[in-house]
Parts: sequence; C-alpha cells; structure tokens
Amino acid sequence: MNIAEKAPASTGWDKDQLAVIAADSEARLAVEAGPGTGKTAVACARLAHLISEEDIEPTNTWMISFTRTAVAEIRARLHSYVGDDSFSIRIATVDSHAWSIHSGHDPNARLTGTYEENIARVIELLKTDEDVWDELSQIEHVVIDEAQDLVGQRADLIEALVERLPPDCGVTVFADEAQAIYGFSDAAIGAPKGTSKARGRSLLERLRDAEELHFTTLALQEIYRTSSPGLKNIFSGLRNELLEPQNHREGLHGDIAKKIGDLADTSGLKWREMKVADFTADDLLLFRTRAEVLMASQFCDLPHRLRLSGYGATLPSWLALCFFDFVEPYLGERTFFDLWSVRVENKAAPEYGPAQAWSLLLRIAGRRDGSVDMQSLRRRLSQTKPPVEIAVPEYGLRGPIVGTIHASKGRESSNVVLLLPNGPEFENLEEEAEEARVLFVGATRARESLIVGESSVYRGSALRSGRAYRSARNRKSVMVEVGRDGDITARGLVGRSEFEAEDAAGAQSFLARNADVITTYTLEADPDLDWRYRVCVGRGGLCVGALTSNITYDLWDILAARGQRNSHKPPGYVNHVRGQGCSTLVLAADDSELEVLNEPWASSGFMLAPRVSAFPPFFFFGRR
Ligand SMILES: Nc1ncnc2c1ncn2[C@@H]1O[C@H](COP(=O)(O)OP(=O)(O)OP(=O)(O)O)[C@@H](O)[C@H]1O
Repeated sequence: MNIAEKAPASTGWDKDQLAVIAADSEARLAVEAGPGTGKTAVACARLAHLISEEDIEPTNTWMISFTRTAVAEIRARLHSYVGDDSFSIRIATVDSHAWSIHSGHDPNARLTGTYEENIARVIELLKTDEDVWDELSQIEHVVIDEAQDLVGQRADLIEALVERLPPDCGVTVFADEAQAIYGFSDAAIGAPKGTSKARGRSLLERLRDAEELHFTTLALQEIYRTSSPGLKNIFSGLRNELLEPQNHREGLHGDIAKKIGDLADTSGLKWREMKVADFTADDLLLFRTRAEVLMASQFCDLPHRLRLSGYGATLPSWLALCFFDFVEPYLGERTFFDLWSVRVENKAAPEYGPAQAWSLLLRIAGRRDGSVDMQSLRRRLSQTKPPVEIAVPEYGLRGPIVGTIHASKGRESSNVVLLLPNGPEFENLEEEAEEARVLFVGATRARESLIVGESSVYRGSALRSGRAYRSARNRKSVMVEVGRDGDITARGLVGRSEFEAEDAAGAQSFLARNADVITTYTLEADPDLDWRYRVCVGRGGLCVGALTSNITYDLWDILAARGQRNSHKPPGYVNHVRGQGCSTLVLAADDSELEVLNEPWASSGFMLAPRVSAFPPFFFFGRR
C-alpha cells in the first residue's frame, strides 16, 4: 500500500506528518502536537506504513491508547488502511495490555488485588521475568497515542516497558500536554480519579529525559480538524497559553473560558433557555459533569445519545431480535439473512444492513466453512468489553450526542455546543489549570462551529459506586441516575423468580416492538423481590424487567449521606424513567446465571434489555 494515497484528503499528508509516518522503523519518536493536527490519523498511518512498506508483522506491533472509545476509532481507521491485517495488531488500552502481560506470565494472576497492586506486579514482571522479556523481544514497533494522560503508575508501567524493549524496536509516542486531563473525573469538579495520585512528571518528559532511550522530538504544525479562523485561534493560541507554566495562576480558568467565548461562533447563551431537542445528529453537546448531562437528558423526550463513563459499550438490539430463540450450534448466512428480514428490517435496523451485520458476525466468530460458531459468538459478546467493532459507542437511539468533555476526548464533531460550568470553585492552582485544560479539550472537538453557553448550576455528587445524584432545592426529592452498568442483568429480564415464562415472553415481545423508540417507565418496588424495583410500562402496567439491588443499596447510601438512614426509606414507586429503545444482553454458554432463566433465553443466551437512561426524582418518605 502506498500510504500517501490513504491521506485523509486530496492534499495528502504534509511534510511534518510524513516525517513521522515514513521514519525509520527503529526510530524512537516523541511527537508533540496540538488538537486536530492529525496525531491519531498519523499514528494509524505510521503503523500501516510499517506493515505494508517495511514488512513488519502486524502481530509484532502494539498500539496503546488511553480510552476504549479511542481504541474503537483507531481500529476502524487502521482497518481502512490495512484491511484485515488490522485485526492482528494489538490495539488496546494501557490497562488491558498490562493485564495481558500479567495473566500471560504470572501463574497466580487474578484480578483480586487493588488496581495499584496489579500494575505494580506487572512492572515487577517487566523488570524481572525472563519469559516476559522473551515475549517483548518479538515486538518490532509500539505506538502510544494520547500519552499526555499517562501519569503516575501508568507512566511507570510504560517507562518500564520501553526500557525493556529490544534496542531495534521502534517507539512512536503522540501527546499534547495542553490536553492532559487525567487527574480529575467527570463526577464533579474537583473529584479526583480513583487511581490517580500526584500527577508527577508526564511520560513524555520522562522518555525525553532518559538519554539512553534515544527519543527524538518532532512536531505537527498544521491544523486539519477545522478551517474556521476563530477555532484555529483557539486550537493554537489558547494552547500556547495553557502550555506556559507562568500562566498557571488564579483566574486562568475564567480567562480561558472568556477567550473561548470570544473566539466561538456564538456565545453568551444560557442552557436554561435551550434544550437537547433544539439540536440535530451533527451536534455534540458537551457538559463538564455527569449530573449536568443527566439533567439535560432527563428533560428531553426526543431520541438522543449519551456519552458518559459508567455506561459500557452496549450491543445492538438486532442481536437479540435475531437470536433470542436460536439454539443451533452454527449459523449459516442464508438463515441469518432470513432472520434479519423477518425480525430486524423496518424495526430496529441499525445504520448498516444484513450484509455488514453478517461480516461482523464472521469477524467475531467465523468458522472456516463460512458459518458462525454461536458458542464462540456468545463468549465474545458476553465479555465486559465486547469487540469494539460491534458495540454501539453511544448510549441511546439517535439524534444529538450529549456527553461529558472527558468522555469525548480524541473525538470530533461538526458542531459543538460547549456548556461552561457556572461559577466553578477550585481548591488549588493545579486543579484550576486542569479545569482550564478540560475547557480547551471541549472547545477543540469542533470541526465547523462552536457555540458556547453557560450551564445551569446543577451541582451533582457521586456515590462510591459512581452513580450520580443531586438533591432538589427543597431537599424533598433526590434525582438519582438509573441505567448504569449492572442495573439490569439477565435474571432481571427473564429470570424465573422474577417472571412466569408467559410474562417473560410478553415482556420481551413488548421490548422487541419498542426496540427503536422511547418508552417512559415507572419503577415499582416489589416486596416479593426484596423490594427491588420492577420496570413497568406505566403505573401497574406490563413489567419489562427488574433492577438489581445495586440501586437500592445506593439509595440507602444517599439516605445515610443526608443523615436520614433511620428516619426515611426509599420510595415505593418512581416516575419519569425513560428508556431509549433496547440493547442486547448476552450470556456465554457456561454462565451459571442461565440456570435461573426461563426458556428459550436459558438455551439461547440472547435477550433484549430496555436501554434505561434516566435521572428521575426519588421522594424519600418518613418511616413510621
Ligand atoms: N493531511 C491531512 N489532510 C486532511 N485531513 C487530515 C490530515 N491529517 C489529519 N486530517 C484530519 O484531521 C482531523 C483531526 O485528526 P486527528 O483526530 O488525528 O487529530 P488529533 O491530533 O489526534 O486530534 P486530538 O488531539 O484533538 O485528538 C481528522 O478528521 C483527520 O482525518
């Protein structure tokens, strides 16, 4: 392949980009560049070039990125460059690379320790274990994207890895220090990420300072994401301000917010005068915190999509629609096309058709004879992190995306509406500088236009579980997030203790008819299910599932936080719980949960789940 032909535009790669893409395969490069200069595009092109021009084996290359969404995007880009060879490249997050080293070389490996303990163990293996060195000696090239976010222990890990690579193994690292927003989470302003300690020195600084690692620094200058002069000014002018340590003073956040507003296409809008339904599928609405996103979503009854941490990749509903009663070990193309035409076409069809769906199935669990192995399909789809190519990256149906800035890193969108936090307060200068960088990341997602507005004051809090909640002003009700990973499991959808077989069939067929539309549910606590909430269509209506106790425990935690644990109790019912269509839940053939399910789901392992995403008010009543 001639990589020049694969440039994203007819103008081709520029000379700075080519200097990275076509550098010697053994080179160690630290590429520093601002947003939209093509770091991710060049990272993919570099690997593609090494594979197709330098005969590097795809299996001997590693691509490390920070987030799973980034990994999904990288895989798609690489596929467009090198076709199916991209499936041999080890593209993964730092944590999953670490885990594969851990599990492959430590006979006692189990993910039982704390996150820190597990990473520490991998660092030790990298330093001492000859089998690990053996494995690393095969690697010919490592590409690391978004390296600015690798700090603390993750940076220790990558440093130890690079030190251990053979001297002729090339390494290409991409970073933008102005976009380093790792230290705090999107739970609330100032809420530290569970695993971060002090920032310490960034990975790039460490690699560059270690002379024996022989890194050369290169830069990419041209901005490709946008041609708008105002946006370009934000992309480069504000970046310089953020990179200058002297500017890290009190008031930096306010200054950056003001400058972004001045340079945006429109500014000064107030969120309370807007609503999600005013926007289209080309628009990305970005808020700083989860509570703000959930509030905006709760008051929108048109289809939209959520981009938030805490919502694992969901599987499309067509899987359960086709396979809920499929019990054959293998699936042929003809049968699949028939199932699709009867069950999916015109109902809950995704943007692609049956041919692409079939090729996805083959890629995940294809057999030599051209059929799909259903056991292996179930195994792959039931993983907490199912294959990125089939998972739906956003949670919801269609329409505008509403998300946090943190969850939108590395992504771009035609129009961005950035809702600046209203009256934020910071504990210290480090936090203020980090928050200023968060604004910068948000503002630089736009390709064509940037609208800047002011968010309403929705101070939310997060529980230990990560669930967001927010007390109403009168303290009578609390808005609580419903629909997080783990809120609904297979048992709650078609379990025998939750449903008679006939009722489970009724519930699943309701979901099948409504797989592509919004439904408003009521939660009703069921004394026969230990007061777990049933998800019902209207008060006393059809029950489509029962939530796990996770939310009930969290409600007691909220009561404890309000000092009401002994005086109040969670409500018996909750209104305004919206579901946006359905997703598919899959259990592997050896999952013990199958034993408690009704048929045919106990045999097929595929079922529909309502895609609940809500922030409804819970009224806690006094206990008599
Ligand atoms: N030489 C080029 N010609 C035209 N378009 C390009 C070129 N290089 C990159 N692009 C496009 O510019 C956009 C930004 O690229 P990319 O997302 O790789 O930037 P990035 O530096 O990784 O940004 P960020 O730091 O914000 O994540 C993409 O749409 C990409 O296809």
